Amino acid sequence: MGYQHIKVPAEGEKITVNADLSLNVPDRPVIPFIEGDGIGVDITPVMINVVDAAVAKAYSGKKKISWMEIYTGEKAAELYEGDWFPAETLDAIKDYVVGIKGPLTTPVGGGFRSLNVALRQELDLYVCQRPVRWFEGVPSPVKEPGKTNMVIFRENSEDIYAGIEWKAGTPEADKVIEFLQEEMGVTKIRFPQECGIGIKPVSKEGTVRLVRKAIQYTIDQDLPSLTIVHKGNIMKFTEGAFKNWAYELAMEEFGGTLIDGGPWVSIKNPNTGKDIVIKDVIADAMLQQVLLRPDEYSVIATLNLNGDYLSDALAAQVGGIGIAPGANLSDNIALFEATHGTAPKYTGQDKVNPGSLILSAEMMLRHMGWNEAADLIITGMNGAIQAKTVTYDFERLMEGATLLKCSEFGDAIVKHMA
Ligand SMILES: NC(=O)C1=CN([C@@H]2O[C@H](COP(=O)(O)OP(=O)(O)OC[C@H]3O[C@@H](n4cnc5c(N)ncnc54)[C@H](OP(=O)(O)O)[C@@H]3O)[C@@H](O)[C@H]2O)C=CC1
Ligand SMILES: O=C(O)CCC(=O)C(=O)O
Ligand SMILES: [Mg+2]
Repeated sequence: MGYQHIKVPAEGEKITVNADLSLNVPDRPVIPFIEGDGIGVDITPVMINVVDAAVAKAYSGKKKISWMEIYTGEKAAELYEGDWFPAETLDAIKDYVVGIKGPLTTPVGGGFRSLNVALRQELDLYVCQRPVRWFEGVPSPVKEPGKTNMVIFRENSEDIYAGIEWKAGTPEADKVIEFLQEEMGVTKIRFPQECGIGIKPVSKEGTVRLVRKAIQYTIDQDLPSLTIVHKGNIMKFTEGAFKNWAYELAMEEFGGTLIDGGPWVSIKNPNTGKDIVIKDVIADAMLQQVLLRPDEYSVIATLNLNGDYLSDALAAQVGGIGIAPGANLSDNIALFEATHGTAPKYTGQDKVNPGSLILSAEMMLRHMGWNEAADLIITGMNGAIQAKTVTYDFERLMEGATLLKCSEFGDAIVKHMA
């Protein structure tokens, strides 16, 4: 396929997806990447260096990634004459099926809508998978950070996060308010004049496909529990329905049985015969539970906005969003990205922690079946942290640490891959 600005590498082949959704990964796969806005310019080249070093070391030159830059955000707007979200970027991700992206800026309270969310919506990347684990030696505000080991499955396509909303005082907002009051009998809009309105869609289909992935992951990784996190006491037909549909799925598709009359459900892991508990916790209570009793939680399935909040809160428990990775997944496309944003005040300073994007790439390597290279990244990360050679975010909380730049931390990871 001919692209306008994307340069396809001279060497390399596409990763393809089989009918059973497994991947065919050639030894020289082409991987598209978006550098990202803000600190993307700092962390993305470091991620590429670390991944290349891990792959070279693991496979002695037999395997190698051909990186292909694609564009969204500020760099796209420059290159494509004001187009922040070029169609050929979506085409490339669909075509090459595995990619990685840096963070993209979203203006607050006006301007364009999130490009990150737009990518998830356009590609129907309905799972946002964010593992939260502690690396020994990382400074943390909690006493026993090693007890936090969870994987968030955040619904990535629905909820208030989809951005269906109208600005206060516009004819559109007034029309929706009028419809609600006159045709739906709504009397509870406290101040209907100059009132912004947002819509929160949560469907059975959207819930079931996300929760199915989360339960399957719990089974495959032989984990003890899955917790449905929701605010269903207040938002009964969206968050409450999410909880009910999740339990129904566990009963109907995974042979669940009620524990003590319900609502908790027990399912058998077909691979190990062990019991898996499916439970639910209301979202506000969950924020204190994960802090006070983290070892009681392993996999979390939740809606889009809850998952956003929980991701950053849990990341802080294990040392901050400098090492919080993630993946956006559909059934056949995977786009990896860090949990954090563009941290604009640090742009171009070679200062921030590249760990989140490097660990996102580590998830990508496992997704490709390149586990040996992924393992080397974990070894290197552990080594660099234990040697106390770290970026500012860890250094400011560690005693006796050596402050490294973003790129130097990447070099330290490579050095410790032995
Ligand atoms: N997926 C994406 O692309 C996302 C994009 N965004 C967008 O990013 C922009 C900025 O958002 P903002 O709310 O400032 O959140 P950010 O996540 O960008 O940054 C908040 C703070 O987190 C810390 N931080 C973030 N990244 C790193 C890192 N790599 N290493 C060390 N510390 C880090 C810094 O803390 P400190 O000040 O303590 O050093 C930083 O000031 C917004 O436009 C937002 O919409 C936000 C989240 C996700
Ligand atoms: O898209 C954005 O700007 C923010 C997204 C975000 O915070 C997230 O997905 O975790
Ligand atoms: Mg977020």
